[in-house]
Amino acid sequence: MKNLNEILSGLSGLEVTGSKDISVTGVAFDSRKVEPGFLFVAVPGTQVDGHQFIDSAIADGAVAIVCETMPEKPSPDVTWIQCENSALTLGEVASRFFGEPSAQMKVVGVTGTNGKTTIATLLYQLFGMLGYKTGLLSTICNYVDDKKRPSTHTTPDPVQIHELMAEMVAVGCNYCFMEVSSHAIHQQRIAGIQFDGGIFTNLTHDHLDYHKTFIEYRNAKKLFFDGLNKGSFALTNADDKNGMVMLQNTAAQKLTYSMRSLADFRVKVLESHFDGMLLSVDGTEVWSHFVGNFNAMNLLAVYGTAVSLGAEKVEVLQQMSLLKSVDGRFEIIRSPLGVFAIVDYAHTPDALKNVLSSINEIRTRNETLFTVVGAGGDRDKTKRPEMAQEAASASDRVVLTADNPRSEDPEEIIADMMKGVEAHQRNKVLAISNRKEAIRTAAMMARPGDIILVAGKGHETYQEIKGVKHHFDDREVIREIFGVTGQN
Ligand SMILES: CC(=O)N[C@H]1[C@@H](OP(=O)(O)OP(=O)(O)OC[C@H]2O[C@@H](n3ccc(=O)[nH]c3=O)[C@H](O)[C@@H]2O)O[C@H](CO)[C@@H](O)[C@@H]1O[C@H](C)C(=O)N[C@@H](C)C(=O)N[C@H](CCC(=O)O)C(=O)O
Ligand SMILES: Nc1ncnc2c1ncn2[C@@H]1O[C@H](COP(=O)(O)OP(=O)(O)OP(=O)(O)O)[C@@H](O)[C@H]1O
Ligand SMILES: N[C@H](CCC[C@H](N)C(=O)O)C(=O)O
Ligand SMILES: [Mg+2]
Repeated sequence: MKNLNEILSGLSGLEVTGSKDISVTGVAFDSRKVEPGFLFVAVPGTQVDGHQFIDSAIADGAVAIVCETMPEKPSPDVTWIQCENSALTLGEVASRFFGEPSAQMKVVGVTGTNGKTTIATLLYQLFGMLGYKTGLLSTICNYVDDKKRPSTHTTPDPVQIHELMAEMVAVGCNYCFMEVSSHAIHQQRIAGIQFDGGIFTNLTHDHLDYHKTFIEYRNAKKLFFDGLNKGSFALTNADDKNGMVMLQNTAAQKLTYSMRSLADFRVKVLESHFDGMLLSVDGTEVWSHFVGNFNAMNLLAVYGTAVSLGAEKVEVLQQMSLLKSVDGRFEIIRSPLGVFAIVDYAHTPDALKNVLSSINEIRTRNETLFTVVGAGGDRDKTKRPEMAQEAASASDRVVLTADNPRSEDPEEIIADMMKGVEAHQRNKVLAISNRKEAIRTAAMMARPGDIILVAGKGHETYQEIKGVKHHFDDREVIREIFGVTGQN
């Protein structure tokens, strides 16, 4: 419970009608979650306008309303707070309501098309190993120290963010690492968070259903860095052509990491194997359990961030070889006959390209590389042919299948993907929309030593078909088909 005065003090651009000296018991931007004593924030959304639900929020007991437009006959029973941008105000009031938790920890956000979960999760692991209590907000799972909290989004909504951060502060967390999606930046979900640092991974094709153009997508990512304060740091990938663009207008300390050019933090891959890589990080040799140049860059971003936060270089390098792989990212399952399956969350053209080129660099080429992959429904359609093109160019055999079709017909998604397969590649591509059958078919064709990449769903334990989530786990399916149990 907080006094409305306390929640609003210091916030500018608000026009308040009614008493500020009232108690607020909670904050909601969804009228269905309003309880007596709540502050309701009416947000114009992508589907409907939250202003439509103000009456319903008042009927359910809201005592104060934040809105951009006042109703014609505002109820005199509640306090009205008119603002210019209610999504922004939502983040600010949520932060105030929960005691501004982000100001009481070091908070670092990770943005970019691929690598966010990997980097945020490894930072969470690393700072735990360095002896700190740490929080994590990520696609796979949220953590308050070692307590798991379910995750529904890559970046949660502002009420969840500040509530989880308040829990982190309450148990003594010193750090919070979080993924910052482009949707979240655009929708102001990160408003009210005081960041101590930001990391940019890379920018490639994804989410053009939402952002419409690549430039708009890039500008959304850049807004995160534009909003960082002096005193924080902005660590960017100097090897990505948009890396420096992110830093153009930031007040934060500018830092770079790179494999190819001069930068504040450098990495070289000295040896690559299926069970790990030998790296040179800032001139020191480190063994890591990860595979692929892209993971060398992820590890370098982790190192650069830890050092920028004040950790000792030597200590960080020592712990880096103990970092464990991230759920559903390059997870290897071997069959008793020696077929090698790799489950990976590559769901963009660039991720597929990277993971396939990493496999191709390591393998001997005597074996056959199969790729089983689909593309999500109700998401960016233009990435579908590109994903199939990447799979067909870098694999010996491809089985196109369903990912999460959501409301779409999986056969039509596969037909969209097929458009990216060139005529001379057609004979190596099969289409089997049932994902389990697709994996089984690849497994039946594979001989000992062959490699099957099963891409797109990684850690996911469901398949969403026509609005219903059915239990489905690529790793379980592979183990069942291989006749193996548990960790293999
Ligand atoms: C398209 C999109 O991103 N939508 C997000 C957005 O909802 P919205 O603003 O569009 O909601 P809306 O349905 O138009 O409703 C407008 C307002 O009316 C309110 N309302 C609505 C109905 C009602 O009865 N009462 C009521 O008050 C809603 O609570 C909302 O405040 O804001 C909500 C709260 O933050 C999100 O939960 C919701 O995520 C939807 C479910 C979603 O699927 N999002 C995905 C695409 C997403 O966010 N993905 C990113 C990126 C993933 C990646 O990079 O890989 C992520 O961060 O997860
Ligand atoms: N630095 C990177 N560059 C390119 N591809 C990467 C990189 N890191 C990971 N990948 C690929 O992208 C996949 C997804 O990685 P990860 O989950 O870390 O990304 P993400 O940015 O969190 O994705 P999402 O947008 O779904 O939250 C991995 O399984 C891998 O194939
Ligand atoms: N956060 C991403 C995840 C995609 C994962 C893939 N399995 C799919 O369902 O498309 C999205 O919502 O676009
Ligand atoms: Mg993620």
